Amino acid sequence: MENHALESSTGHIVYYRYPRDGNLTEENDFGIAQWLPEDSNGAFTIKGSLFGMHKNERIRVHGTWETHSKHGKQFLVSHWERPLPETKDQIVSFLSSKFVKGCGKKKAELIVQKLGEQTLERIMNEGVTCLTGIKGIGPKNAVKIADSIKGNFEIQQIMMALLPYGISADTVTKMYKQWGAECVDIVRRNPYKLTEFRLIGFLKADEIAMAIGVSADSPYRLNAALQYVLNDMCYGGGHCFVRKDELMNRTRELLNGVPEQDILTELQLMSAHEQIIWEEDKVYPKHLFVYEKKLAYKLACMANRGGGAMPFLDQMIREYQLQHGIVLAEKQREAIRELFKQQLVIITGNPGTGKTTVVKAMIDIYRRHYPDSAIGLCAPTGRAARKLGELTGMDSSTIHMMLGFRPGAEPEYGDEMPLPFDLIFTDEVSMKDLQLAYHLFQAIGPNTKVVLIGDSDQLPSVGPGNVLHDLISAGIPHVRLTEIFRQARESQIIMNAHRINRGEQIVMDRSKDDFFFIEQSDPKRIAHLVVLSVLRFVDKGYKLEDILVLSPMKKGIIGTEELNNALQAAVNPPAEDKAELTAVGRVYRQGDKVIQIRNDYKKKVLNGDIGVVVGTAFVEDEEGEETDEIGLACQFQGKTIVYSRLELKDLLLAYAITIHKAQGGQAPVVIMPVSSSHYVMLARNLIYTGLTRAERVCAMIGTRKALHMAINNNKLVQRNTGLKERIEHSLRIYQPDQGVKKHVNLS
Ligand SMILES: Nc1ncnc2c1ncn2[C@@H]1O[C@H](COP(=O)(O)OP(=O)(O)OP(=O)(O)O)[C@@H](O)[C@H]1O
Repeated sequence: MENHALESSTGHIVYYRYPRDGNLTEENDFGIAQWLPEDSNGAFTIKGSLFGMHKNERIRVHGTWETHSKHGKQFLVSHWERPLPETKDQIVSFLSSKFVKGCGKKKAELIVQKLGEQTLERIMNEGVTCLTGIKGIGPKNAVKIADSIKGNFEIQQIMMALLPYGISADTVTKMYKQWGAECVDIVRRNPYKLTEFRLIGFLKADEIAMAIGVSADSPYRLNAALQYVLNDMCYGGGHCFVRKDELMNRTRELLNGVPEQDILTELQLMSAHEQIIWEEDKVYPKHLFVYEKKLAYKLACMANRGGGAMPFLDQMIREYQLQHGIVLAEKQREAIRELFKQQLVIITGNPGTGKTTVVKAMIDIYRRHYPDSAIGLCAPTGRAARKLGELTGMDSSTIHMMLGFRPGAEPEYGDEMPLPFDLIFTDEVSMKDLQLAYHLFQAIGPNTKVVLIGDSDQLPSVGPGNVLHDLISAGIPHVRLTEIFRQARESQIIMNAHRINRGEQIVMDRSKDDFFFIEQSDPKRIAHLVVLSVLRFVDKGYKLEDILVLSPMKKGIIGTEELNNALQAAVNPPAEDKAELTAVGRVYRQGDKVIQIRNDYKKKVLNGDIGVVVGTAFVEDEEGEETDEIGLACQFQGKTIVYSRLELKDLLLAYAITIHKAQGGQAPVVIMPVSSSHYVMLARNLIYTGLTRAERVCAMIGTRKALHMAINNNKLVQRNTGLKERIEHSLRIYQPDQGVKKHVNLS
């Protein structure tokens, strides 16, 4: 007979039956364990959400009994807690356990001697003060002990209060870090507050609010909904602002039934409180508005601050040409002259038009003129930065690293502390979104020159903004290189890239072996051919890191997710000597190629960095001490980084990546499915960007029809940005000789 009444048992887990290593995560939190109760009624099996329960730890579980057809009676855990140790012995053994940092048995005994049976209550209420004066416990040590005790019990009470609302254990932990013990009150008062720190999304907050009984027309709800829709539209579509009517329509749909006037009133209030910026029919998230306005002003100042033409420059260019046995194209020479005339210059060009060549000439000539000058090189991604460094033979870093981005803080370099360079070259400028461009230009001092280099026909940045296009159309000095040089003309990759860009179909010369098109219409067969092609290139001697499989999409048979699974099975199958870790629904295996998909300044791995799995290792805690959690060890540029299971949500397999993610990087071999099943994505700049990632060979697999469709689709998706108009406006009101002529409000 089953007993459905809620029961409790205090005891500990002897061992985990499933998973064997007891490594549960927030996503995979279901566990089965052998349980030994304290009341000595004999061990039994418990199961349920056991994430956070450690072996041998004293726990109280609550739940019901059920009878499994095969395994018999089992205890189904509904929730659990760590009971406060009661006797002095229990307190000493808890204090000296691994759950309390900085406290061994001796110290534990001294603490209990002084504070008695109320030890834990006193430490939780009084904090470190009640630990002062105890032998061997210094101030730092006292903080460690008090913090870990608080962390152990306070958070568990909070969990018990919040988990019933469907908030995950991980989110509760993050909330606790943000607000401490107050987080239960905050959630009950206004669950939408959790969206402000991106702890949860609006939809989840809305679910919690409904469970708590927040009314459908609560101003908290309308406010959060407007913020959510605004950010979703901006970040989803690359916009810096959205039209008021569209914002209202989308929000009304989301809130389904809330009167339009109520939403409008909330929008007006948000504007009055400057939570959002509403200008005519444009509504900006506040931060994007500030970035746009300040960036425009800074760029206009720089555009107006050019120097005079430099005497003898043509002579120096001639000397450079003689020395390097090269005749620069007229546009290349023009770019060099602009460098000396302007504080800011943009150089664009398709592949093989001599951008890198002119950058090298600029560095050489500038150095000759200013021998002691400091020159900095940077690019938006690690891969692009490394390439720029290799081609110029100089140090080069990511923009994030150059600016000194730090977790949760402003970058080290900014308007108060400009970058210490006289001249900065920054490559792959098409990838720079508004935020990155803002931070970079904020850190440019009045005497630093900047050269932006890029290809304006590539995909725009992933984040909001259309910076390169806006700068060019606002009239920032710009030289477009157009001549394709002989060596480049010999490459079918480069020639076809130019043809695609002009809207012409590709041509193939079978006598050359750098461009292939394999005709196949069935997506399943395309996926199979992609795998076979990778294996063939590996057979030919290419390493996995030399091969990039690029797909327009993540989902579907020829999307990156499925291709990655197929490629992992083919090129890195399981083997006894290969370590493996399953987490966040994926299998990671030693030897796998992986990609980081979010900037992590702490670990110093950036969005787009590609690495390789080297094994498993113990995860370290915030103080750098080893914990007993097994994580994944990966190598990025020779540096080993260990990911905890939770952190693995930011690490994907990288045998196949999206074309968007591949921007700023190149590889000797690119394999790209081109199929009508991706028709929504088939656009000229997408195919162009994918193809130009190939350094030596490109193999397209799919149908000519799909390729034609893409080449013919030159409709650029419009992005709402006001940067161009703001630059033009700032240029009109800024007078170089008199500083700011009219008042410019930058708040
Ligand atoms: N003025 C020139 N005369 C002769 N060859 C040139 C000249 N400028 C560049 N080249 C050659 O053309 C080729 C492409 O030049 P470069 O690498 O500078 O172009 P790029 O625009 O940087 O190309 P990509 O965007 O593909 O990196 C190189 O082999 C380079 O040596």
